[in-house]
Amino acid sequence: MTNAIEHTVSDHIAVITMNNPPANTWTEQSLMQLTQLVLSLNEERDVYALVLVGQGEKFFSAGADLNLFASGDKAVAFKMAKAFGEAFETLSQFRGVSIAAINGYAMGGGLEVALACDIRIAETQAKLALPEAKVGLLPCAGGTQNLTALVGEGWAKRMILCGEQIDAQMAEKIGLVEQVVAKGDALNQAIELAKQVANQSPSSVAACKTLIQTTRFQTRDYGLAKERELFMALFDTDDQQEGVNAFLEKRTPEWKNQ
Ligand SMILES: C/C=C/C(=O)SCCNC(=O)CCNC(=O)[C@H](O)C(C)(C)COP(=O)(O)OP(=O)(O)OC[C@H]1O[C@@H](n2cnc3c(N)ncnc32)[C@H](O)[C@@H]1OP(=O)(O)O
Repeated sequence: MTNAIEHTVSDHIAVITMNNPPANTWTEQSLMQLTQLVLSLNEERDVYALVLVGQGEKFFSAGADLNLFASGDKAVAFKMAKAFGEAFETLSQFRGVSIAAINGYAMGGGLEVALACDIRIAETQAKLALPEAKVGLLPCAGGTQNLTALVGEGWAKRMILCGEQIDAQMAEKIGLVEQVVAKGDALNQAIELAKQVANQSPSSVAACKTLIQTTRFQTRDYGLAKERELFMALFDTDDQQEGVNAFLEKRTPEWKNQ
């Protein structure tokens, strides 16, 4: 079985490469590989951040492999929708921080995987779109929800209903990516940011991510109460003691992720 999802781990950072030439498209198999990989990284207590990048210079990912939908087979559609949902939800629930290094076209499910990440860095030549309606489909991998949450209804409608493809500069302007970098620099910049994550307490980062992601659709009072609850829970971790004491002792903390 070929592996369309490759990864390396170094210095607490996993680099995941989508490698399915020519356009790093998604198949049921590659989506399942991503799910399994992120689940296993979640178990690795010393992986604090992951970076996702596309193999080659042209494509981050062009989304679902359209060959799979040519016959109109509903069973295939069901399997793909399920695999997309599982993979990208698993990614969005990764315990550490996920960064998409958008090094080329990010189209359809290729943009949706970036939307499932916490942070997006795009190279200047990257192009982003959710063009599913152009081919009689719709974004079923979180696009309608995650893009709207990130950029608001107006731009989400321009991109999804009008099929507008935008460049990296416009993506930054509307808040779809947080940083634009030179061609060839996305992976390095993403790794630099991931290193900053790795300097922070992984227990704190995980709790903060939970707060930001899970209280968004609750009331403000619920969110504030949850903040206090998870703040108190940190005092059951070694990392809380280590962080404060390392500061007071003027040394670098050694995190345990527990
Ligand atoms: C829930 C999720 C649903 C989805 O994700 S639906 C899919 C959404 N994605 C798309 O609709 C993007 C489709 N691709 C394109 O529109 C174009 O590509 C680009 C604009 C991104 C780039 O255009 P250009 O520079 O002309 O390259 P090229 O010749 O079209 O692509 C190179 C090779 O890659 C194949 N390819 C590209 N995207 C897909 C795809 N999504 N599924 C299957 N193959 C794809 C092409 O066919 C071609 O292949 P060959 O060299 O053999 O002719």
